[in-house]
Amino acid sequence: MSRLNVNGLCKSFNSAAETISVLDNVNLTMEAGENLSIVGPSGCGKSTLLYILGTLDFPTAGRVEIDGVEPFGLSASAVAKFRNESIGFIFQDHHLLPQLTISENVLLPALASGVPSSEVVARAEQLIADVGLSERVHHLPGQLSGGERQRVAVARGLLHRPKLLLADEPTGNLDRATTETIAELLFDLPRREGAALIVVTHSTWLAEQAGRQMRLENRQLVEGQGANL
Ligand SMILES: Nc1ncnc2c1ncn2[C@@H]1O[C@H](COP(=O)(O)OP(=O)(O)OP(=O)(O)O)[C@@H](O)[C@H]1O
Repeated sequence: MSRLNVNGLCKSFNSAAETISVLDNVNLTMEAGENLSIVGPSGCGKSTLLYILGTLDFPTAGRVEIDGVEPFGLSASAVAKFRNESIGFIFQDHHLLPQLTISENVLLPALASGVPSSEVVARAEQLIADVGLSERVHHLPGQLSGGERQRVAVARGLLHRPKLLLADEPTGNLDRATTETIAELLFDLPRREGAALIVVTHSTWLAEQAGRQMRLENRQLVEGQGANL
């Protein structure tokens, strides 16, 4: 069973004056442990695609199957549960809560459903160690650098062992050296755990680090490698 199956995905937005078609017949299959980068010009629909794959928005047409589940056929509460259990997100601006410690931020996906089990707490500790921040667990996000905050976001995105990890411009505000550190974690940790990772980025360098590279062009996904990006 593939980790992700997208068939004939379409998305358009309606306004009073017109209908804007953003995605038209997007097809994609990914296996466990695979990582994929998607590039494309501003406004071509990259974030829209990630939001749909993350079940935060819905397609106008087409079929999406994540780890054997068709999320858009589920009730709203079942989709929310599925999203929380099966999908991880990493955003450009990390979305950490400033008043919570690093440890609490990593545990945030678990706190939504009550007091985390000792197993989940141990998992958070391990992930914080994996991203090299064990000394900073009691610090607040404001006490960390941008790159360190993004490492926390990587750890948090992985807490629930997601089947699908979605990263939208994860190194957008970072310098090259920090981008390299984040890239190492981003492409290594999910692969070790069998998550399928999709990274949307404007950085050609980051895109080229992914095992598989695609471009969103004319509302469709096309395979591209190196210079063809
Ligand atoms: N809710 C919405 N209503 C109407 N149009 C929308 C909506 N959301 C996105 N769009 C349009 O869809 C298109 C794709 O937007 P999207 O944010 O997916 O692009 P992107 O490739 O991620 O861009 P960037 O690289 O600049 O972040 C844009 O033209 C945008 O204006």
